[in-house]
Amino acid sequence: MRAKAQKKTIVLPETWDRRTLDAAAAVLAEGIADVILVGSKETICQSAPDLDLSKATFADPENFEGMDEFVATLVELRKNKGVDEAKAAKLLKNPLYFGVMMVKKGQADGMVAGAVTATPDVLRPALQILKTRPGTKLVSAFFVMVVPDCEYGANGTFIYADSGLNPNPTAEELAHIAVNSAETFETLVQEEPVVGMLSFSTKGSASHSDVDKVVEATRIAKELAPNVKLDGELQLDAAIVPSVGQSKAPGSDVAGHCNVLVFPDLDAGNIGYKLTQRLAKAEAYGPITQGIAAPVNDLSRGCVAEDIVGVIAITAVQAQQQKR
Ligand SMILES: CC(C)(COP(=O)(O)OP(=O)(O)OC[C@H]1O[C@@H](n2cnc3c(N)ncnc32)[C@H](O)[C@@H]1OP(=O)(O)O)[C@@H](O)C(=O)NCCC(=O)NCCS
Ligand SMILES: CC(=O)OP(=O)(O)O
Repeated sequence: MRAKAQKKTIVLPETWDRRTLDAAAAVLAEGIADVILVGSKETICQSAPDLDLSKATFADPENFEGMDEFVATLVELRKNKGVDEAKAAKLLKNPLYFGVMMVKKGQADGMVAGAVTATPDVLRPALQILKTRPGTKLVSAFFVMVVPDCEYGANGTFIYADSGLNPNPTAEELAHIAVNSAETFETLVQEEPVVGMLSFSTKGSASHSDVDKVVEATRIAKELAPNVKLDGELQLDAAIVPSVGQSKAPGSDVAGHCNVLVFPDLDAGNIGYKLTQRLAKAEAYGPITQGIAAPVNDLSRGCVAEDIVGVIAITAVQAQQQKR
C-alpha cells in the first residue's frame, strides 16, 4: 500500500530466475513499483511467454548505451583498489554490479537480488559502489518476520537483526545494529520499537565473555539512544513472553515486550530467522539492509516469488524515505 503511494523504480538483475520474473509480473500488475529487468528483452520474454512483462523496462549490459559512463564511474570509485577500465568493464557485465550502478546513477531507486546469488556477492557491489549513508559507519541487515497467530512482538511482527551481514559484531557494532534497527522498525512497521539484546543469559544468570559482549552492547546502545525502549542481556523467552520477562528480569519494562530482536552474532541471527520461518511458518522478508546510501536488498536462495514481491515493496518504501 505504502509502496504504491509514490511509485519507485526497482532494478532486478537475476532475470534468469523464474521466481524473480513471477515477482516482477506481480509487482507490475499490482502497481507496487516500476521494474527494470537486467538482460536481453528478447531472451527474458522468451523464457516466460506466459507472463505479462510489457510494462517492464529492460537494460542489457551487453548492449547498453551508457556503458562507457558506467565504466568511468566505477574506475573513479575503485581506482585506489586497483580497478582499471578493463576490470571495470568486466565487472559491469555482471548483472549485480550493473544493477547497483543503475542505482548509483539514479536510473533506479533500489535493487533486489539474492534469489540465486549468495549474500556476499549481492552485498559486496552495493558496499563498494554505493557505500554507507552519511552519518552511518556500519551497514547491517535484518529480516522483517511476520509470525501467524502470534500474540508476541507487534501482533506477531518482529525485526530480527543482524541476520544477514555482520558475522561477529563487536559490542560497539552490536549497539549500532540495535539503535539502527529501532529506528528502522519505527519507520517501516510504524509502531514503537522495543529492543531486546539477546543472549543465552538473562540479567547475569550466566557468566561468559559472550554475555559480557551483550551487556556492554546494551550499555553503549542505551547511551546512544536514551529514549529508545531497550534492555539486555535477555534470553529469547524473557524478551518476548511477558510472564517470563517478569520472572527473569523483574523491573524491566522491556522484557517480555520486545519486537526488535538483536542477536549476538550472525550464527544466531541467521539460524533464528530460518527456524522461525520454517517451524512457525512465518513470512520472512529480507535480508533488508540498513545504512547503505541507497536501498539494495537481498533475498534467501530459498525464497518464493511472494517473498520477492514483499522485499521489492519494502525496497520501494525505503527509497521513498531515503534522502539522496
Ligand atoms: C558483506 C561481506 C561480503 C563484506 O565483506 P567482504 O567480502 O570481506 O568484502 P570487503 O571486506 O572487501 O568489503 C567490501 C567493502 O564493503 C565495506 N564493508 C564491508 N562490511 C561493511 C559493513 N558492515 N558496513 C559498511 N561497510 C562494509 C568494506 O569496508 C569494503 O569497502 P572498500 O572496498 O571500499 O574498502 C561480508 O561481511 C560477508 O560475507 N558477510 C556474511 C554474509 C552472509 O553470508 N550472510 C549469510 C546469509 S544471509
Ligand atoms: C539470508 C540467507 O540466509 O540467504 P541464503 O539462504 O541465500 O544463504
